[in-house]
Amino acid sequence: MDAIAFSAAHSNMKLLDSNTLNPDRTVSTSFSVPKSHVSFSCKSSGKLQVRDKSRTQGLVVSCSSSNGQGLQLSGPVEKRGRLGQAFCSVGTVSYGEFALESHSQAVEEKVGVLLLNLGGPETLDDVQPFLYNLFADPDIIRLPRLFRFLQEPLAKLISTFRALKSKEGYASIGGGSPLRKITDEQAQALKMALEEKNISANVYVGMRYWYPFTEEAIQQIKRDGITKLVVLPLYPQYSISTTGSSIRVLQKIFREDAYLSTLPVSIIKSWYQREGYIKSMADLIQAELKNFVNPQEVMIFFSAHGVPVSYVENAGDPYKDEMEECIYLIMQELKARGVGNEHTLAYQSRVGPVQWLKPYTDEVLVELGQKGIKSLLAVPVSFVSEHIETLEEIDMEYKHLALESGIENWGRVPALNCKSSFIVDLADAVVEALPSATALSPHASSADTNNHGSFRFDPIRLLFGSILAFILLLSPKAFLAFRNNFI
Ligand SMILES: C=CC1=C(C)c2cc3[nH]c(cc4nc(cc5[nH]c(cc1n2)c(C)c5CCC(=O)O)C(CCC(=O)O)=C4C)c(C)c3C=C
Ligand SMILES: [Fe+2]
Repeated sequence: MDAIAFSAAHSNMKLLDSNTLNPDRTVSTSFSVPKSHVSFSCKSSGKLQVRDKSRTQGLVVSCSSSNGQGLQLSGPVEKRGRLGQAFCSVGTVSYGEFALESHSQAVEEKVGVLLLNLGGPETLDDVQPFLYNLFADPDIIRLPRLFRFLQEPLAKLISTFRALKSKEGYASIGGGSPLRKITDEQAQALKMALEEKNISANVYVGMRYWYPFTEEAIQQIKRDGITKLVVLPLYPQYSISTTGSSIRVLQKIFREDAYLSTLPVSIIKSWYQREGYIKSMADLIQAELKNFVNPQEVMIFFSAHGVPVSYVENAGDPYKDEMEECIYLIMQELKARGVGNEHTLAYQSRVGPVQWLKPYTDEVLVELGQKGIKSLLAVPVSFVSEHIETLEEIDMEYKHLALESGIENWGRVPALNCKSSFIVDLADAVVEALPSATALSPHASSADTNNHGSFRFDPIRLLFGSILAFILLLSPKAFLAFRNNFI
């Protein structure tokens, strides 16, 4: 944002008192230092609109003050197609009831960035309760409305079974998930990258299924008196089961809270198409290809976390489309750099008895080995930190399977973690999102199309559900299906 260009374009401001609709009073003003927002103090209550008289840049800022304590004035400024914000400095101006005077940052803007992530168990004892939280999420196990009462007992059962297998996985990567540590480091790095861009922001981490929970992060945001919030899910592609689920939690909390319901918020729903992200992924792939003896013969194998097919086909989850477009963009970037390797995309980590997005990673690895592919570079693509599915599933299980299937040379691209070009791009995404922050309206629901009601604790339904779930599981056929699919 360039201050000097602004001052010329917006040197004429017209103040309109919307109560009296007298538009004739013009106040000369100039925009400078486009650092934060325009702020005034106002001795009276009422509504005020400030318009750019010249309209050359489409500036419309509006404000209101109901208590006469202070009048905060802010609004988006279109400039060269990008949204920016302006800081307005004027002398004291009297206008009708209002006495306006400029105050440098009289109402201090406090920017917050909330990073949303999945969360992971930090110890082996956390595994079952973490899994319980995950399976109790109606965006993860989507039951028909009639069977919603089974959600919690089912979550208890599935988490107990699944924990047997998951604990082994977490034990093999050091006894817990590295997700909290890496996400905290990303938050710190993002804060610093924003400071480099002259934006002082508090960066918070809100996990969906483990500590620090999203709810805790939001309480901290309230305590800190944040006045503008950017929500940045650490999932490049949108899925109902990830970003959608976290946004649903946010919306519920924001709806029920007087302060939060008026807090300007900007949600970045997905960002897989950002140039900085695509280039950072291409950098990592290019660097890793160099470790092979014959880099050009290596098959680039994108492995994405799967979702059940019904999410895409019945609930309209854009995840598959976004994933495919993401891979296309990364490959285009590599081609532009002269890297023309073969590539393929498959989906990993399926859980439970339903159909998941195909092709499945494990099946494709075997097929590629049988077809005579000798060198393969695995690229985890749905997540930006190392986690159990990169460190255990890809590095151990899939590598073993690939080598067994005839693939001789195996490599794996590291997760982005705190790669600086990636963090700088996230900071740019935050800067770009700031001007469009608006209060979350109660009806502005996320793109998830499932309309689950909130689960109220009801001991009778819970008991009935548990009995039904146990009966189901006690039938030998159901038990076998269950064991085969979750363990
Ligand atoms: C974009 C990424 C992810 C999608 C989409 C996703 C959907 C999804 N996941 C499960 C079930 C489980 N996921 C588990 C762990 C896990 N999932 C993701 C990412 C996505 N999940 C990550 C990064 C992690 C690892 C967290 C960590 O501890 O490092 C687990 C637990 C691990 C295990 O037992 O395998 C389960 C279970 C479903 C059902 C689903 C979509 C419906
Ligand atoms: Fe998952």
